[in-house]
Amino acid sequence: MNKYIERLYNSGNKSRRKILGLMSGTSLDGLDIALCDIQYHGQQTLVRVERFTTVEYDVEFRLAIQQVFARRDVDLQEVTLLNGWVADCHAALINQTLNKWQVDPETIDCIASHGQTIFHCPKEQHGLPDYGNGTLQIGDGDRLATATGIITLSDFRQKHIAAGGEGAPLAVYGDYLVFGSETENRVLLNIGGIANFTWLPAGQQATDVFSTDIGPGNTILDAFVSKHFSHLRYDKNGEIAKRGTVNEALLNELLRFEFFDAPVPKTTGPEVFNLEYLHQSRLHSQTLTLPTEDVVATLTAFTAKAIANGIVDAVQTSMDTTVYLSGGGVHNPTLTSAIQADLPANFTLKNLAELGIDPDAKEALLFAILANETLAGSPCFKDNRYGIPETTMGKISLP
Ligand SMILES: Nc1ncnc2c1ncn2[C@@H]1O[C@H](COP(=O)(O)OP(=O)(O)OP(=O)(O)O)[C@@H](O)[C@H]1O
Ligand SMILES: CC(=O)N[C@H]1[C@@H]2OC[C@@H](O2)[C@@H](O)[C@@H]1O[C@H](C)C(=O)O
Repeated sequence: MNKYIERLYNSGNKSRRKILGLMSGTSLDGLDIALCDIQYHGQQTLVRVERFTTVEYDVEFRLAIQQVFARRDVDLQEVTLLNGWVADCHAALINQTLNKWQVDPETIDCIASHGQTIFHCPKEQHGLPDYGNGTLQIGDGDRLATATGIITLSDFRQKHIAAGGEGAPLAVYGDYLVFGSETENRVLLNIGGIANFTWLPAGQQATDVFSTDIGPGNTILDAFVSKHFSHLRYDKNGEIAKRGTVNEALLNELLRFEFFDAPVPKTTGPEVFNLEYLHQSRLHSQTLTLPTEDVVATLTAFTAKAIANGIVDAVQTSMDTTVYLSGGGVHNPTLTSAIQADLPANFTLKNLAELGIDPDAKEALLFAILANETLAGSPCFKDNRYGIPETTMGKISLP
């Protein structure tokens, strides 16, 4: 038997695995690397993030991805080359990190790699009758496996689409297994480039659980701030927004978009929420001359309102509910205070750290959990009201 097939088989049979979860999100800020110790599978799953880091991308990496990111007019040769190059870069970052942590690659059962989304187009968005849902993540799994010597699971979103989903959000699969509670109604809110949440009503009825994108997180804010404040990539600690004044006309225009009224679950990305979206909204609200600080304040208020409205409209509960916050947005107090203020009194905002998980590590942990289910688990979400595909995900690459 091929020694890696044997290793895979043994990994699947063990009650405890070490999985290296990787996430590179829509913010293009860096590669999140989480070394996870995962015991059992399914609803018995117990996780511990043993080590976590975000290795910041250098300017060269970010610029290379930006050439093709969320764009329809790309050079196909560039996409083809980036598919392998991104994996090579990620492999180098993994090898450096394991070396720094003094972790022997032999002790790791597998890598679970999200790759880099470069385009996401659910059917609702592209509207082409002959095509279904589409999404593209680059960072080839074979290159990662070969360069690290570790079995690699990658390209998780294609199987979700094959099984009837939009390829996102996948958060529900991890949130349901790890963060559900018998007694507390929970919303797991992640604010990265795009914001999404999972609804976990107390008692863990798999039929009632769902996960959906809401709209922007930081994506428009980041793009606007880096364009107008050349030394910044984002509004650090929400300081610019705090100095500005929210413009109600622009805020209302930004919120007037059919995506916000569409039923859940739904997905979106920077293909829709980008500087052009902001420009059109400013044009229609006659706010093209607004001072930059007021635009940042208004974008922050927009993100907060879209998140609060998105949760309240979809969850429809008057019961006490705790919203556990993760993702980079957790570091922006202007944004988090606005979300709390926009939510009704029965919703309380808390940091995911209160459940023992680093809020920045959550998405990398998610991919480790998905890989764990593929190796050892079985699909859940039978008869789910929101049509969550009952499937496991990830392509397997041997070194
Ligand atoms: N100190 C801070 N102050 C304000 N914003 C911050 C701070 N730190 C991080 N952020 C925001 O968080 C973003 C990164 O978030 P995160 O890493 O969760 O996104 P992502 O995983 O790339 O996105 P997604 O989950 O949508 O794919 C940054 O681009 C920035 O907007
Ligand atoms: C296509 C894609 O990469 N989507 C990401 C993105 O970032 C946040 C949001 O949009 C979410 O739908 C998804 O990632 C998380 C990890 C998910 O699938 O749950």
